[in-house]
Amino acid sequence: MTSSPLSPLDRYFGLSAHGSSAAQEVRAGVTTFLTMSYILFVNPQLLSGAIPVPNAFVQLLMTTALAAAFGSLAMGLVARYPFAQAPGMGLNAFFAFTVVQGMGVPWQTALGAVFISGALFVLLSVLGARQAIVRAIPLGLKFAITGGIGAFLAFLGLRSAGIVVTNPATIVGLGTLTSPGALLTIAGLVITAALMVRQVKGAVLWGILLTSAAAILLRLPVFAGGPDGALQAFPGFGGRVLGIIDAPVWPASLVGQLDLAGALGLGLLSVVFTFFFVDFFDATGTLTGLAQKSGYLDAKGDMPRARRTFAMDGLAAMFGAFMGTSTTTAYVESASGIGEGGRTGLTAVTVGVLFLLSMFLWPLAAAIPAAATAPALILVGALMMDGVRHIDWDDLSESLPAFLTIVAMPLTFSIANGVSFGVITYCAVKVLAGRARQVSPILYGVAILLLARYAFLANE
Ligand SMILES: Nc1ncnc2[nH]cnc12
Repeated sequence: MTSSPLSPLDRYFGLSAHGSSAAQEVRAGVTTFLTMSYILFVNPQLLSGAIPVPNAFVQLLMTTALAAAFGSLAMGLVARYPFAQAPGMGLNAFFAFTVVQGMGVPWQTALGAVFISGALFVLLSVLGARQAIVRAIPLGLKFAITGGIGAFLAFLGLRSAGIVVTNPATIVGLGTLTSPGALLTIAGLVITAALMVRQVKGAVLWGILLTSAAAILLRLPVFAGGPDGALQAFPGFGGRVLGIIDAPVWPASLVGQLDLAGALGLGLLSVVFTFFFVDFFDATGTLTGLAQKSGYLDAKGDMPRARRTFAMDGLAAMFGAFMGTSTTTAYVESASGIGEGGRTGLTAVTVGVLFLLSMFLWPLAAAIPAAATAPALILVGALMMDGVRHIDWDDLSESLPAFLTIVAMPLTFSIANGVSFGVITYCAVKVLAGRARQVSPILYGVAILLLARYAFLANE
């Protein structure tokens, strides 16, 4: 039997080999881009308070787009995985509020610290140390990391929809369910879920587009306007050519401004290491979770091409710091494109190209309402939970660390904390229960480093 020769695109990305097609990958890329495009607005909002340059919002938006484009293209072209990257939430808040505004570190020096932590990342990845740590994490905890990220995604979605809100007495509480944003999210959630159950191709993407159209037509609040996820009305397409295109601005006050010498000073060692630790476990957890979700982990739970995959997120952090933004990292929102069938690097390349285009089309990106991406985040969260069935719930020395990993991610708003809680309790319970031999020596080393981080370094 002869089969038709594969196109160069198919051969490079392995489209048919992964049961995918160019159309499926592009659809997945558009979906991932739409669920993460909020970062184009949220990152500049968070960072502009700490980086007081002229026209800070637009310069930071361009820097965010360039960092996300570079990170996603590098991951797609070099590691050939469907994982998109962008400046990470949590890490940007730590950069702005704790390091620059809280500790009084100049923003250029803080960027230097991000760059150095990225370089350490690349070094450890190339040396194989990162892969060794991932291998030492027991399979049950890996499934818990994926599940915890799912819970974290759902929390992000519920929060941006205004369904979960802050409550001074109880920390979190129920928002106004009859608000337009909440109602639209609930409708979008149910409709998208029904499309998925009916196995409609592009269900998540259709859900996002239909909800966006409804929000704009009904003139409902769109786009999460602040770090607290507050909703605001879509201002409409006014102004330039066609009203949706605007010229890109070169972020001249940000590019190359990082201060490496300052960041290497002894006083900043703890800042460099906090960026390093948080991103290490955030990105490692995200990448292993996504690899598991897209069916790439082998029977032992190892990820193929781990060296270059991990090196690419370190490189993206270095590039992003050079361009003027806090740590760029693999995005959990990539799970939405994976849920849409994205299996190869072409998905991430699509995301990268869309981030480049968004330097021109950024007024249009503002039209995607939080209420449209929230259902995707919640649904994908549910999909990421499926692996927790493989956790040994009858053995408390396995289930307690897994449980803590899952709940700590949304409750401390950090993937890194979830992984850390899991690793530390896993080691501690195994030792005290007389099962110390079941744990890899590498995991003990990691647990000790994580404990030291909590004891001595600034909180993220
Ligand atoms: N810090 C982070 N890690 C993974 N995915 C993210 N999406 C947004 N912020 C993220």
